[in-house]
Amino acid sequence: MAVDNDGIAVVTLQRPPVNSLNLDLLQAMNNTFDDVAKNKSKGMILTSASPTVFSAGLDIMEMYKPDPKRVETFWVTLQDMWLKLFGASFPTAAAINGHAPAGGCLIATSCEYRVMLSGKFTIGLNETALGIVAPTWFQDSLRHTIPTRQAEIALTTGKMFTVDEALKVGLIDETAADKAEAIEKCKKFIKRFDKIPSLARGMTKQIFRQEVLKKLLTNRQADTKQFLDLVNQPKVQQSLELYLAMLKQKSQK
Ligand SMILES: CCCCCCCCCC/C=C/CC(=O)SCCNC(=O)CCNC(=O)[C@H](O)C(C)(C)COP(=O)(O)OP(=O)(O)OC[C@H]1O[C@@H](n2cnc3c(N)ncnc32)[C@H](O)[C@@H]1OP(=O)(O)O
Repeated sequence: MAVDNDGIAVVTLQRPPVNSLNLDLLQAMNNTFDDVAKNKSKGMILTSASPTVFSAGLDIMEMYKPDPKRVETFWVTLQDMWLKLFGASFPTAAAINGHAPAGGCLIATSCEYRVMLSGKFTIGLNETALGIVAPTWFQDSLRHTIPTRQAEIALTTGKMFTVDEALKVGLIDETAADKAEAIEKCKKFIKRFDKIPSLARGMTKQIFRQEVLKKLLTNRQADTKQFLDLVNQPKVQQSLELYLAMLKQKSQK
């Protein structure tokens, strides 16, 4: 993690090749978010070390033929990551320098501001297209970002937005020509709060987001059970195997 002299933490996801979210990466993100809060940074920008992928979402290997204890810890750690990021009192922004499907889109929509590189990248919650259901809090993060009607259509169709489409619907706030420009634009957003008392800002954000946060906090065990029941179904395991094979085949072309 790098903190620049403006006191803004720039956190770079660095798990090649595609920043898929496995248990280790999620734990590292949680520790980093705690550090950013402790260090009283002015704000945090999330970006990726990959030139083409912001994050490929959940690491499918964590869900394929899983160890029972590990997969439960994986899900609870993912919930923690979302609660910390979506509920952070400090300002958050995402410099999206590549594709952001599914869990990648979840990270971006948990932030308060998004700048995405122009190019052939896509962003969205594609779960239904994979035959799975985006958990309530994934859906809530999207609904919190774009108008409800567009969110419903995007979720039910598993839509992956191009950069232009994402800008038009408000899924991203700005575009940038390169990563440096994206980070600069995110910093400009965070610096808007320089003259706003941070306690008032943080509390206002928390009040604004509390309904959605409370939904998961009061439902955590049921949410975990639902995930574990789903992931352990033979049909789901079969789908995961096929999906992994498809990804592998694609990457070898
Ligand atoms: C399908 C049924 C699932 C049932 C599960 C039930 C549980 C419910 C949970 C609900 C929530 C789910 C949210 C998620 O996040 S699920 C993950 C969804 N993610 C995706 O669909 C993205 C898949 N990846 C891609 O589309 C592309 O990789 C990319 C991000 C566009 C990048 O393309 P690029 O060409 O640069 O890279 P490659 O495709 O060649 O990939 C390089 C290697 O990385 C492996 N890979 C890619 N994505 C994942 C992933 N999410 N998890 C694990 N591994 C991944 C890919 O296989 C290549 O591996 P290889 O080099 O060994 O061949």
